[in-house]
Amino acid sequence: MMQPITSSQQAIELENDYGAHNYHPLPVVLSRGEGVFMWDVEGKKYYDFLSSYSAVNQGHCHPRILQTLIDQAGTLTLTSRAFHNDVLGPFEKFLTEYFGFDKVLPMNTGAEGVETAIKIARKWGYEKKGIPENEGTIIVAKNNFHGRTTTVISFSNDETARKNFGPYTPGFITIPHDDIDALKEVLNSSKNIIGYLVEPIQGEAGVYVPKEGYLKEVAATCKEHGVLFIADEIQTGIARTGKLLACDHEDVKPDMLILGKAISGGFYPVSAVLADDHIMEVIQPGQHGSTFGGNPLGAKVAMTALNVVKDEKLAENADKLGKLFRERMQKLVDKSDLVKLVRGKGLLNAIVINDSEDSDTAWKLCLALKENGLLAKPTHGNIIRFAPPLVITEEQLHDCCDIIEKTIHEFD
Ligand SMILES: Cc1ncc(COP(=O)(O)O)c(CNc2cccc(C(=O)O)c2)c1O
Repeated sequence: MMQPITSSQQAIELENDYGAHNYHPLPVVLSRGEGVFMWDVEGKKYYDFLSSYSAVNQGHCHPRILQTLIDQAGTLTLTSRAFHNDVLGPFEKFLTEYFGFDKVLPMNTGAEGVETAIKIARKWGYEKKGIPENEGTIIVAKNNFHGRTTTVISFSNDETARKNFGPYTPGFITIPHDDIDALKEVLNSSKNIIGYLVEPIQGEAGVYVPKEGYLKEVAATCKEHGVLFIADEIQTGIARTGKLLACDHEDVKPDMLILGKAISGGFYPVSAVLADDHIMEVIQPGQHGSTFGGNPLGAKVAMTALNVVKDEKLAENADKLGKLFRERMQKLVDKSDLVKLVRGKGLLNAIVINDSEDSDTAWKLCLALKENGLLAKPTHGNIIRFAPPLVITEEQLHDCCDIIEKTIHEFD
């Protein structure tokens, strides 16, 4: 029987006593969520300005997605892929038509989606491109974040994420993000390149938006060299940046698209790798899969979550309110010595604090924001990401900007 939680401190102590210490959360204990709001155990109300790292784009406990979860949970939750079921096929049709690809391979977490894409790309490299087996290389961007599995951290340059987890998976080359010449240089000087795995906007690194045209040049350069453009849109996808996908801002279609997080509206882990037939057909029965991958419960939830994105015009809202947010923050930058700059796309934004990377100013600011009713967390050092659920209204966004300005002035 679960021990009833009557105070935040009690919950934190239980986590400390019985849980691995693999996170350093802000000292707040949430117990309820609705739309853009969450409440802590003591009943204090907060604006959620992180959206669980862009997994709750549709807002907390969206009623339509909740109803789908309830209905399917009482019908059929899991069959495994040993048998067919009456949801997977319709889900695969829905998803491939929604994003414009021939095929989808459904998985669960984002990292699983990235691992799946790496496996498919490698197999394509050997069986379709004729790269000698085990000699394929995938290009990745410096300061990438693609998850926490052993292969994925093998090509991370974040020492905290990779130290003492070796030996590392070989077969990756790192280039600077947003540097098309670096990509061309590697492609012109290296053999056996399979593809380029990249976040269109680097989220965890600190919301780095590449120069206009970068994605179009990546797509053209990959096509010219016959390598795969693999877009990890786990954080930037599902309307977060003001378009359905960040790639849509430049009208480019990657060869492989990796999705996760808000594809299921924060209700259930669902991820997916989409590609056209000539790539996906390298995967044959028994070569990849997952117990829960594509299960009926997650599939139904994801279809409703994606319908909500379109029905509620979340991309349009993110585009409009994102511009408004950056305008308000720019005024703050102009007035405050503490805030160096604001950057972002849609409702994926960040401010850079005018202090050294190893200072705790950003952390202290987030503690003060919490006291003032807004939850956000630094990504790295002196960068604070601001990413509210995309259902936020203009009035609520102004309210949040007021809170951020008030809090910054408390520090100025
Ligand atoms: C671009 C990108 N790719 C892959 C992943 C991995 O997804 P999963 O976490 O579902 O395996 C992410 C995840 N993004 C992310 C951002 C911040 C914290 C954490 C965390 O592991 O606590 C994860 C991501 O932002």
